[in-house]
Order: sequence, then structure tokens, then C-alpha cells
Amino acid sequence: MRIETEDLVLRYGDVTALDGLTLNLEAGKIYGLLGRNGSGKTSLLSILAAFRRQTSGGVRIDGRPVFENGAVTSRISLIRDTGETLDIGNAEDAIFFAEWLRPDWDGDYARSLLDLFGIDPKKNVKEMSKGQRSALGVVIGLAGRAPLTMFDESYLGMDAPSRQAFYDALLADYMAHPRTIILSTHLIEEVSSLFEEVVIIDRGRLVAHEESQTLLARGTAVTGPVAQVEAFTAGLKVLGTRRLGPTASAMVYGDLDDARRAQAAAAGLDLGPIAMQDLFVHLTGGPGAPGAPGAPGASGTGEESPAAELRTGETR
Ligand SMILES: Nc1ncnc2c1ncn2[C@@H]1O[C@H](COP(=O)(O)OP(=O)(O)OP(=O)(O)O)[C@@H](O)[C@H]1O
Repeated sequence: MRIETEDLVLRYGDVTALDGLTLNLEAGKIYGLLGRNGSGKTSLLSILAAFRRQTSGGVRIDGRPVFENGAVTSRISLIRDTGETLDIGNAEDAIFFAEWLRPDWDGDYARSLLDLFGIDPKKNVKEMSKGQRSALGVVIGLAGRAPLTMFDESYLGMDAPSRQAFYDALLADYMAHPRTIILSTHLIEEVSSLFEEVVIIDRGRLVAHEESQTLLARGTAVTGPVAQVEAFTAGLKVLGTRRLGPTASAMVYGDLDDARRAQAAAAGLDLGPIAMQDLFVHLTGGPGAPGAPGAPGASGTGEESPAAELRTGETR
């Protein structure tokens, strides 16, 4: 399903959770939704799932409004961090209820996923551990095959092997049944290989919407002897530097042309990729940065960050 939001605003009393968010997401891709705590991810997903109504602005899914539009919402699934299950009954009951709600439900697939995550169908949901409840939510989200499926940190309670099993299942099922999937996560490095496009929001505003590869191509790790690294990176936008004895690795933001790359090679420097998480940290202001959520004097008037470039130049 295709998603369009226009100048979306959501206020909870005095708190502005979404502050004029305009976004266009094509159908049939896996999107990563990234943002710091309180940046508005859950608020956005809740509006897309029609769990909440926006204060102002427009939301259209496949060209149609979502709020109180059952024909559209039955095709949308949002799995939250607490799973998407009722507290009454066992896993089988939760599955039965989901089947009744979801027109694209695949019961055989749901049973195979219960087995994959080691969930006893007869176990009461109330008696499940946090991780088991998360896994049940994930089963419901995957087997629902909703044309718009969103996971809001829903797999956070699961242990590492279960999360890996979820990522593998998600990718395999998405290849077999393409649909629009949004994954909101703080486990950026763990999930980033799944993302085709990345949406970064900060304080309710769009910071970046890019293909993953394009975003990653904006960062380069320059590694080599400290003096050479310092000389090469002088005048470039350096996001951070790590040192280990005589060796330094600087994270540089921005395109490096062929001449610069040749210069690096001649100086004996290695050029490599940087992690999406590092880009994210810097695009959202870095820990405790001026204007960062919760930082003293956070008012949005802080120093210009790389995000400002993206907002003016590259943001769709
Ligand atoms: N029900 C609510 N009532 C009042 N304020 C709320 C409510 N829900 C969220 N907020 C506020 O709205 C802002 C955005 O919250 P939201 O939950 O959308 O962020 P998030 O990006 O999902 O955060 P996290 O990563 O911590 O889950 C925050 O300032 C939050 O305190």
C-alpha cells in the first residue's frame, strides 16, 4: 500500500508529537523508521493504523483516508511493542481472533511460526513471558500478510536468536508475498540490512528519507596513521574519530570524489563504509547535542547538523 502524509500534526495537549510531517512512501518496500526516544515514531504509526486521529494535516493510504475507514484499516496491521493480542485466552485464541480480523491471513504459516518461535498454542497469553508475547505479536503480524504491515519495536522483548529468526522469516515471506512493511527500531545495526529505504524523524519532523544505500554512501571511514588521517580530513565534515594507538579512523560525512579517493590511496589510507547507526546518531544531533530531545535549551534553534543539509537538499 502507498502512504502519503501531508503536513501532519499530532498534539497531545501541549506536546507536539508530529510537527508538519510530509512523507511519500511507495508500495511494496521495506522501510526502516528511525528516531530518538520521543521523536514521534509511535505517534506516526498510530495515525497510519487509524488508532489515532491527527490534529491536522492529511493521511492517505492508497489514495484513501484511513480514519474510520474499515475497508482500508482491515488491510493495515500495526504490531506494537506489547504484541497485538488480547489478554484473554491462549495463543490459539489469539490466532483465531486474528484470523477473523485479517482478510489475508495464512493459518498454516501462523502455525509454522508458532513452532519456529517455540510458542505452545495452549499457553495462556497472560502467563507468557515478555519475549513470548512479543513473538506471538510477530506471528500475528507476519501471518496477517496485511498489505501495510508495521512493527513498532514489537520484537524488542525477544532474545537474539528469536529476533534473527524473525528477520529471516520476514525477509523470506516478503519475497514470496511483497507488501509494504515499516519497521520502527532502535536496533539499527541489527535490522538495517533489511531496509530498502530509511525514514528518520526527529522532534516530529522529517530529517531524512533516503534509499539505504544512498544514505550509507554519504559516510566514509578514513583509517590510517593518525597524522595522515588528520591531514586528509582537514576541511571535511568529520562526524567522529576513534583512535587505537598510532591508528585513527575518522567518520567523514559527504561525497568523496575520485580525486580525493586517489589522494587517500596515495597517502596509504583505507576508505570504508560507516555504520548506519553512526550516521543516525549524527543526523539526529548526537548524544546531548544542542537541540537534542531532553537536552538543555532544546528548542530546535541549535547548531546546524548534517541533517540540515539533508532537509534542504536531499529530503523527498
Ligand atoms: N498518550 C500520550 N499523551 C501525551 N503525550 C504523549 C502520548 N504519547 C506520546 N506522547 C508524547 O509525544 C511525543 C512522541 O512520542 P512517541 O511515542 O510518538 O515517540 P517515539 O519516537 O515512538 O518514542 P520511543 O522511541 O521512546 O518509543 C513524546 O514527547 C511523548 O512524550
